[in-house]
Amino acid sequence: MGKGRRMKKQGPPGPLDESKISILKKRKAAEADSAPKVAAAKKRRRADVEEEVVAKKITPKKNKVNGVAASKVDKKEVTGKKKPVPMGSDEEDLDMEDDEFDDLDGVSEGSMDSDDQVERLSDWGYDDDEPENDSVVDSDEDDHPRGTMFSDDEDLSDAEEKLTAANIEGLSRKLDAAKQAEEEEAEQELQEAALQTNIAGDGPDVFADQAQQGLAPDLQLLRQRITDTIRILGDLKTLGQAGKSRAEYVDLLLSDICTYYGYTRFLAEKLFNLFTPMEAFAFFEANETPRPVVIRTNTLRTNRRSLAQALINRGVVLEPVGKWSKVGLQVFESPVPLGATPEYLAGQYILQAASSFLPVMALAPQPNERCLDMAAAPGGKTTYMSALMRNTGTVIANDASKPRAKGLIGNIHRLGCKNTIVTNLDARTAFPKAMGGFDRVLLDAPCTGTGVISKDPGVKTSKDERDFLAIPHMQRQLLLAAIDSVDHSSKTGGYVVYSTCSVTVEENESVVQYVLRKRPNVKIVDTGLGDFGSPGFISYMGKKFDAKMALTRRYFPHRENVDGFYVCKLKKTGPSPAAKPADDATSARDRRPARASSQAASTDDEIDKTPIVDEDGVTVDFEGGAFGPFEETEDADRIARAERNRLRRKGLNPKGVLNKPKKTKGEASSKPVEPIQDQEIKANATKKSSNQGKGEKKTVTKSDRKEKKVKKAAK
Ligand SMILES: C[S@@+](CC[C@H](N)C(=O)[O-])C[C@H]1O[C@@H](n2cnc3c(N)ncnc32)[C@H](O)[C@@H]1O
Repeated sequence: MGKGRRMKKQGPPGPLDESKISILKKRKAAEADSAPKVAAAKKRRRADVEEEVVAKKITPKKNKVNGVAASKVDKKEVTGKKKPVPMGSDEEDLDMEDDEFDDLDGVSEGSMDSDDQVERLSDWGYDDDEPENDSVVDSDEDDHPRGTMFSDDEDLSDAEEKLTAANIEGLSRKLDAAKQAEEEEAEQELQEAALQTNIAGDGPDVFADQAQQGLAPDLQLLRQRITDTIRILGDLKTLGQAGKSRAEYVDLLLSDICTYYGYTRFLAEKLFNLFTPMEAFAFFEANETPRPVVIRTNTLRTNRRSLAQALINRGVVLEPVGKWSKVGLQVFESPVPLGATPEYLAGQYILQAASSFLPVMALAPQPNERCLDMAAAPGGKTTYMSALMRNTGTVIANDASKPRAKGLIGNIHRLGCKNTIVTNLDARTAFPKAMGGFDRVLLDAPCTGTGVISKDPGVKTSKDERDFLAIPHMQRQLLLAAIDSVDHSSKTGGYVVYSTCSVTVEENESVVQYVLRKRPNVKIVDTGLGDFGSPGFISYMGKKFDAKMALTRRYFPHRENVDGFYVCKLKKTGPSPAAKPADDATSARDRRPARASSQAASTDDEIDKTPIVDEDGVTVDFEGGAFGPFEETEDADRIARAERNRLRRKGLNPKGVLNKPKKTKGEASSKPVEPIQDQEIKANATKKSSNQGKGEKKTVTKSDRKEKKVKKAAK
């Protein structure tokens, strides 16, 4: 079985509408025949007879076979003239060769009329005069329907037509390449199916293959055995060998996955457990190919239509990222480095992974609000927030890493965000102490990066059990601080969005579940991202989560063809109570917004005494309950426990190991993991951390290394 087309079909955002492209290709051919007529046609609502004839000639494709055949015909009609040049950028690896974003299985089956042929630009949502934030609202407020994103009434000038035609050529090449790849894949699937038929009825002896394998694995055989084992696991009764258990097959499959894709056993198992074996295979496969290159239009400087035209003029082949975004453009080919075009330098766009748009769309910051981006560098999301707020209100963009904060400042300047202030604080302890009372807070948390393995394959081997203890620990701290920094009585907001570019449950649902327990004054609300993505887990490996966890969204490379991502939106329903003076490091108090703080006469005045009620309106009694600041000891105990279990699993005696002079048991529990900040720096220095991977290229600077040395010396 090759990379399953079924998996590939699972819903990439905004697939190309093949029928429209084919029609445009046909139309281009028709244009060649009747150029004068076309040149005369300036309005897009043309319905002249000739066009209708062209439209009728083009029968919409009903199935793949037809699609492929038609594509071949099209290829003859529109021959690619320019050789695609690989793109380059200073922000992102822009290797486009194995772009998977062009799954065209969602071909329109409806018949196309002539209007369809001339509405290309408006179908692309190029009518961006309407500000994007008109369509970004809080989804738990029922009376805010999302605005119309795409205009039907647009003129298409000759110049635009030419530009579009040039772009269409590129898109056609892309389409044809995709078709060819699909054909090859189908062929491979057929061959594999034939192989499987030969052995059907009596499952393949995958264990015998294993014995035969020498030191250097034959990758072809290995892949075959992976697919065989997956098939056997799908019908163990019929295909399984006598005396072999499911566990043995899973064990073999995991070893093969580790060898074939290069993961540590620990991580392979963690990721494998998220899916069925078949889907896990699709996930591992998707991690081997880059996601599509996407740029976000900076609406503070331009609109998507103008930007698209400017880039098409430079020979860039692009297309809107999907109907879910009004500002994203997917780039297929570019003869120029996307990080060095005049438009880029003028701040008209930023290279940003599609999934990176989602947390900001869920946050839906409104003009004139006061928002916090807790972990902001390099600023893809901050600058989007600023744009949605139309440069009004205030965005506090914080990052604990100084070198990264510098990059953040660079992006803020380039994109012309004037409502943004950069701070360089450890958000776990600085907020809400330094500043609080925000209308909205985004916590795009540092994470292990298991969602961006295609960008950072180092994750496959660099993340171990300790990371999956330390990083969620930090995420819990950060999320509590985020909640405590929000003004629950904000007239327009009171929201926190938590996101990671990781797909593990420990960093996502488990973190949210933890804060729900610690902060009964928040509830999960709908992200407003619609059906795009999959619901969060409500249970996992025997662990039950809040039923509303299904409102959180998960994104996977193999399902949506975006980086793996998690988005959760929380609404603060009541104030966080005042912290005891000693707790001020992680103060659990709603601080009044700075604009009102001068009026706060005393600390006591700052404490909001409004009773906290649950969903049924019943006052929640926190006496002796879990409510309060982050409990370092409790979390340390949890980590120490996990560490002991880890050692036991390795066959080591935790007492012996943890009682060694250099690392006493006491130390293990009070300081169970490397300080997070150090981990961040380590991650930066080794280039293996994933948390920065979402669209912006990571660089290890001299000052990174210097900072690391200073930290070490301080330790
Ligand atoms: C996933 S990245 C943020 C990406 C950013 N939101 C964007 O879209 O461009 C996580 C960031 O968290 C920062 N970070 C790590 N620990 C932190 C802490 N304790 N307080 C604040 N920021 C922290 C890292 O320096 C890193 O830049």
